[in-house]
Amino acid sequence: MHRFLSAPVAVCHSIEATRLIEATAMADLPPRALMQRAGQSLARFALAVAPHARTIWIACGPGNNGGDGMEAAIHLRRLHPNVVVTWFGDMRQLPSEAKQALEAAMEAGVTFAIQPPDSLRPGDLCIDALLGIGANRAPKGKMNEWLQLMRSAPSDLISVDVPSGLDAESGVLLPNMGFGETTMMAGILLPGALPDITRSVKHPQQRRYTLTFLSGKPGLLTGEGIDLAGEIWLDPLGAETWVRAVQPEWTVNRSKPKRVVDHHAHKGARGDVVIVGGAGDAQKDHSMAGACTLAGAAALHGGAGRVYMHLLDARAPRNNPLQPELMYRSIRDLDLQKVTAVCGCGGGDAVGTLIPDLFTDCKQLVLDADALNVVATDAALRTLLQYRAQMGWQTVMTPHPLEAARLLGRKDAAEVQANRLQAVRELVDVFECVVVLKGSGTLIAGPGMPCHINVTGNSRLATAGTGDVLAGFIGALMAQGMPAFEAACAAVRRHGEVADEWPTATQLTALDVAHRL
Ligand SMILES: NC(=O)C1=CN([C@@H]2O[C@H](COP(=O)(O)OP(=O)(O)OC[C@H]3O[C@@H](n4cnc5c(N)ncnc54)[C@H](OP(=O)(O)O)[C@@H]3O)[C@@H](O)[C@H]2O)[C@@H](O)CC1
Ligand SMILES: Nc1ncnc2c1ncn2[C@@H]1O[C@H](COP(=O)(O)OP(=O)(O)O)[C@@H](O)[C@H]1O
Ligand SMILES: [K+]
Repeated sequence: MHRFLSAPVAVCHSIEATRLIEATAMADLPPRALMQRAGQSLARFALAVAPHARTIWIACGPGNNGGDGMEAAIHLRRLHPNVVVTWFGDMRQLPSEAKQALEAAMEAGVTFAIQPPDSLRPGDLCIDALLGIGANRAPKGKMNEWLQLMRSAPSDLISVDVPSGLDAESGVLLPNMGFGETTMMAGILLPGALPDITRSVKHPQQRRYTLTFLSGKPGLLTGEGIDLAGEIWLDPLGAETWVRAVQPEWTVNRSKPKRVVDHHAHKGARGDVVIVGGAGDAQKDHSMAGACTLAGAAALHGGAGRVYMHLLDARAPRNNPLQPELMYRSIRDLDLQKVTAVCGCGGGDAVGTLIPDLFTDCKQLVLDADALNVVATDAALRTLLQYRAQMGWQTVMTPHPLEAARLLGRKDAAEVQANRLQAVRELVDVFECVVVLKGSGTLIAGPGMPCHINVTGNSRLATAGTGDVLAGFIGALMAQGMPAFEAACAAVRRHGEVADEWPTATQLTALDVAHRL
């Protein structure tokens, strides 16, 4: 057992792959052995996490996840005076291994309560063994009440395998089905699906852990999974050989920026970046030039030798005393073959007029914000992107979920969030370039590349302009010679890391992020 994200290499398997690993491991082991190992591991983990708990409440569900909880109860009962087990299930419908675990628990004298413990205090422990990777709809009724109680209690919480009700593949909480009990999987929203309106608020004193078995699960690392999972531990249950035999689909992003370090390097050798955007509307007295300044500052602090600014807003000053290193120049006066262009930051519709030239002339391109919105509405640009791919020119797109929805022709951001992993792959297929799908658990994918999940960063990045900073940073790394996919991965990781390192009591602004890259 180890802390999942502390391992030198951390990978995630799809749920289908995990099922395959489970089946092949079980075929080689005596019946119930894997579940017994899971129970033992869980009991050990529980005592390590909450050694002074007065009460340990294990809530067991109707499938094998509940079986893990019962196996753990058998051990914990021997070692702890107050273990309360509640069980939500039907003996006749229990899978055979979970049934054996239930019978063994009864034989061992585990007592089953009808209700959860009366009071849950700080230091006590709740164990959520209600649903695992077999969850196919939102928990309702009593099961939902128990979950809300556990998630809002001041006590510590261990989710067994995955937090119950979370789609372990996509990282979304499974929605309530409005009409009847239609099943759904892998975040595919079926007609009639209602959002879960009963999300509980985490108690500030609660420490959350997930002890996951056999394989890393992508849904723990993106979307709503990160908050629900807490600190993730992985126990392969002795099935490492079978785990290694199955190809993982996702790799935890560990990439680091590579910058020019030669002693004799001059500014021309460190790469040129041009930031294109910053539209204005004189009639409305609007200007988005600041978005370009942020991207430009990020490109400078990200190591680019020279950073040019092509501002669309004719009224915006061509000088910024806060960042005097930025040079204001039209793209017409630059050799676009030799610069990396970061296009779209605060670009408005006006950026559309420059895009065709940038697409045909510029070998290294980062598309953000309004540049993405232009691409979403113009099929000819899609063809140009495919042409770029054939030429071996490098393009990175950095959509947030709403921009991704526009690019994919989806109704809204929620449709993308419902299955971020699928969305990012689809974007790569359609646009044949590197795609960074931003948000909690940013995803990075590219043609023929292993998909990466980023685990740095936090909601302090949810402030205007941090996306511009990321785009400028990616451009700077590409300008310094990193291939597009590596540059995107490295920039996303470091950008998030800045937010993780920032002192908790101080507000983080986008410019702060740029200055610390
Ligand atoms: N086998 C082994 O040796 C090992 C197994 N392992 C463990 O097994 C877990 C997977 O087990 P699993 O496949 O039984 O799935 P799990 O999530 O426990 O239950 C699904 C059941 O719940 C039901 N159901 C679904 N949603 C529901 C809802 N909202 N509300 C109410 N009911 C709902 C659904 O039935 P349905 O009602 O849809 O017919 C189904 O019967 C895995 O996560 C890991 O913990 C590991 O220890 C390794 C060793
Ligand atoms: N909760 C969060 N956890 C991690 N990263 C986040 C979170 N919220 C936002 N971010 C990051 O902050 C950046 C916001 O980008 P974006 O939405 O384009 O903002 P803007 O357009 O204002 O620059 C992205 O890199 C995104 O991944
Ligand atoms: K669980």
